[in-house]
Amino acid sequence: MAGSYDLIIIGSGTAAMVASNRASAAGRKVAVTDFRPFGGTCALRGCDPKKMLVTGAQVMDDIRRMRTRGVVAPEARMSWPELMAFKRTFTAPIPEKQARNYAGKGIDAFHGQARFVGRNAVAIAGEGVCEARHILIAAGARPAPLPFPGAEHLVTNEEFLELEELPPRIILVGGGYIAAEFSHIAARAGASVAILQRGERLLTQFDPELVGWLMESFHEAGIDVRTRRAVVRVEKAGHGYTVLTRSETGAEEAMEADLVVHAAGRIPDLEPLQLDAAGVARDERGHLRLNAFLQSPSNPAVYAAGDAARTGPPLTPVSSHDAKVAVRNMIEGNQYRPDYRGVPSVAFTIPPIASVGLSEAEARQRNLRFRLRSQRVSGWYTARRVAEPTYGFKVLVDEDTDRVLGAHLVGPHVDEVINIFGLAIRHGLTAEDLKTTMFAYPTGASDIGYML
Ligand SMILES: Cc1cc2nc3c(=O)[nH]c(=O)nc-3n(C[C@H](O)[C@H](O)[C@H](O)COP(=O)(O)OP(=O)(O)OC[C@H]3O[C@@H](n4cnc5c(N)ncnc54)[C@H](O)[C@@H]3O)c2cc1C
Ligand SMILES: NC(=O)c1ccc[n+]([C@@H]2O[C@H](COP(=O)([O-])OP(=O)(O)OC[C@H]3O[C@@H](n4cnc5c(N)ncnc54)[C@H](O)[C@@H]3O)[C@@H](O)[C@H]2O)c1
Repeated sequence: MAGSYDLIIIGSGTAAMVASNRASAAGRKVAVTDFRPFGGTCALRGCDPKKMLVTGAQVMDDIRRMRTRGVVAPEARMSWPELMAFKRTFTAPIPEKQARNYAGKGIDAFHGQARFVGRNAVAIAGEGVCEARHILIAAGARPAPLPFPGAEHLVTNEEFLELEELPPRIILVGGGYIAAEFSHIAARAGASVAILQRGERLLTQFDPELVGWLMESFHEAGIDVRTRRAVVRVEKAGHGYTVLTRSETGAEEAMEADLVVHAAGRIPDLEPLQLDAAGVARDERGHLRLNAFLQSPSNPAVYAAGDAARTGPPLTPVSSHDAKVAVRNMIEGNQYRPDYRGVPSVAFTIPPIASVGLSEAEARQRNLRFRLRSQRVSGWYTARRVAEPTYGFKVLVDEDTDRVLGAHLVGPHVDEVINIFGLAIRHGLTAEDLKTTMFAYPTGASDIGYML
């Protein structure tokens, strides 16, 4: 028997860290467990290492755009091993730092895979069985299974972000965030990159018109984007792989690559948990069935947060928000519901694309009365001073209340500017509030008044 707790948390990512800190600060006896190094996806295998690689890629693109505009850098190239070493300066210390954080707060931290063995009991591999009044499922997500033969040859985000050398020819299967971001990094680092997207366009989470404008930067970077393209199978061929693809018309084409990357979606990582042993029910999609308080109705001892819960978009700030909500409900009784209004999202391409609030299609579906301003503004100073032609926006404002309903941006600095629109949406600010705010000039935010 490994112990008896107020709260056992399965996972050690963002949701787990926030939940464990909050519960322990409230005087609860807490345990966490993870079969991987402590830190979770965002810090070790996702957002943070990825964005450090984007830093290098951004500099390469800055140099390209500023050549003949005052920057002379004939030898500029990216050293992948050095960039990875830079990334590890951040990622390597994290597991130990987290272990110290847990120890310092009296939280028991185990290294082992967890599975339910009862309604209030979890077996941790190598440790034994723990019992708890509450159990939080913060187990995150894993790459979705792929339907074609040879899928086992694909590497995941985790392996891509640990590559010691960048192979010369890379194919990304899928067309969402990971394909968009990794393709921009790899292309700037010198690889020849192709994206195979089953759907009709990339980045379906973002405004179609703005994604259209962004596609120019994919082409500029030499990324070969194939849409409406299914993978038939992947075979090993010498040191590399042959990827057989089929277009909608049925035309087949074989493509060669040294590395094939899974970028085709992630699903909650629930299988190993053996939820049946705890009576925790799932819905028809296989996701956890949860009530409005992030609690399992079939086993009220169990709550969930973040990518594993999948009640909001699978993003880091959502994992953190869910964890706060779930822990408050455990401690104070079910009173708090997650509030996903105004969650901004960014794909860190070069330049980035960002979105918050309602899309144009959603606003039309809801029959809202809104005014829409949309423009490609390559000629605005913000774009011209960094020689970046991709810059544009689409902003929706409610006609009756003047409140901002949605904002969609592509171009320089939009990864920061989107947060101001997020603030407006979450706290009900009006277009007039934003227009009468003085933003430092010249910054990306100083364009906001002209977008409304
Ligand atoms: C490549 C990539 C880039 C991303 N970039 C961004 C970004 O820029 N911005 C953003 O907002 N979001 C980004 N995301 C999404 C973000 O990383 C996730 O939404 C977030 O990390 C989820 O946090 P979590 O705590 O819910 O789960 P995780 O951080 O995934 O933590 C779950 C942990 O549980 C452990 N675990 C699973 N099952 C068990 C078990 N049975 N027993 C014990 N432990 C278990 C796992 O090992 C894992 O460490 C990115 C994701 C990826 C893959
Ligand atoms: N910047 C960020 O916030 C960020 C970055 C990376 C990942 N993430 C999170 O991680 C999750 C996973 O990212 P992702 O890019 O893997 O998923 P995604 O859901 O963003 O995109 C997956 C895409 O792959 C396509 N697809 C699915 N199966 C396919 C197949 N067999 N062949 C070709 N295409 C196929 C889908 O049509 C979809 O467009 C995202 O939902 C996101 O929330 C966020």
